Amino acid sequence: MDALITVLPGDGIGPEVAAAGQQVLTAIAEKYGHKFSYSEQLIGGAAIDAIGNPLPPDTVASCRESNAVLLGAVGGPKWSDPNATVRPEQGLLAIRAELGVFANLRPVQILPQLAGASPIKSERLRNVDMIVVRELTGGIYFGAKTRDATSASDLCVYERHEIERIVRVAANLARNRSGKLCSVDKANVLETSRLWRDVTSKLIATEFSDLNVEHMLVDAAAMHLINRPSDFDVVVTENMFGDILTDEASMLAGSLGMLPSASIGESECGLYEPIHGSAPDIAGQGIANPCGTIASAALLLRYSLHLNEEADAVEAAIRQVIADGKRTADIAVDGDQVLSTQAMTQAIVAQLEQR
Ligand SMILES: NC(=O)C1=CN([C@@H]2O[C@H](COP(=O)(O)OP(=O)(O)OC[C@H]3O[C@@H](n4cnc5c(N)ncnc54)[C@H](O)[C@@H]3O)[C@@H](O)[C@H]2O)C=CC1
Ligand SMILES: CC(C)CC(=O)C(=O)O
Ligand SMILES: [Mg+2]
Repeated sequence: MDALITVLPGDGIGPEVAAAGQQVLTAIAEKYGHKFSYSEQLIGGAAIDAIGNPLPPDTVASCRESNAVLLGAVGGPKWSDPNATVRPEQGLLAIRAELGVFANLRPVQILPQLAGASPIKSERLRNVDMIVVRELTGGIYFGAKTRDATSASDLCVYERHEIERIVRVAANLARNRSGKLCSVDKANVLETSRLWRDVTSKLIATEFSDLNVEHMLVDAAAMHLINRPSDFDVVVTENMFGDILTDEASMLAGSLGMLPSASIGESECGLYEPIHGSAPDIAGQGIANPCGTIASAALLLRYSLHLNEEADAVEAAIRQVIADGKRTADIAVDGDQVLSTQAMTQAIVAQLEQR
């Protein structure tokens, strides 16, 4: 098939991991006879430096014309002055809103060979396989903000329809998995969470009464995720809770660098990015773990291009390379040979070519 993919490298390690994802997509195109074209565009701090806007109109136009978007990460200390009027992260939030990708799917799977890289006891990691469905275009990240010298506020708003559509995505996923859904909120304190719980309960009762649904408060969820992670299957939650809980959940997998995400909505054009940020502490050293981005490229193949065999091949190649003992620094334990971002990517490409 022919596909146009917009690549948004962004900042810090963003360009390093986005290049890895693109390299794997190119290897897939060659192997399976597809024609993928790429349009590389500015976002985040790089776009602020170039034109003073974290989401240039050309970037939006390119994304809109594309079949899918692959993003690295944005942000960094250069643009993090609390008094800055324009910030890289605004570009990321804006492209999510522009594309209407309200559902951020964050699968958390554990490769058994990486159990030693996790700070959690290995026996607790057995049978962990969950997917967090994070609402992505509403809530406190998008609410009105104010600040003066002595006070500041961030408004958290959720509309009934925003809750219904994200819970519907999660419930449909749960139906095709174990039938278990956990909705995470803070309904003991927040009105938005009380609406969330009410809307969720009614939707489940009317459309998904076959599912086994549990409501959990976010503070307890943060604890249970570590204590009994294998009890979770599909988790649905609002924007900020999903952001925080998935960074926590990445420690089950051994590293923040391992987890991918797919952001989807009404249009076919999804946005695919690792769950991590721009990692300024390791940027430019060639040591970032590309697996989360490469696994995001697999999700791009599956959800936006409907190339399931190709997506499975990428995921299998990642698993095989890890099984062969290849590690980037973040997932290496004593005695492991440590590969650079580029060498790890090359190993995954070589694995794909052999299959
Ligand atoms: N989607 C995005 O573009 C996101 C951007 N950010 C931005 O990134 C910047 C840095 O934020 P941090 O809080 O430091 O979070 P971060 O996710 O960039 O890094 C947290 C820690 O994880 C490590 N890490 C992250 N990705 C890794 C990888 N692929 N391989 C190996 N190690 C990895 C980093 O080295 C760091 O020690 C901030 O400006 C923040 O706003 C943060 C999260 C998401
Ligand atoms: C940088 C933020 C806008 C969001 C974030 O941390 C994320 O989406 O993981
Ligand atoms: Mg985050």
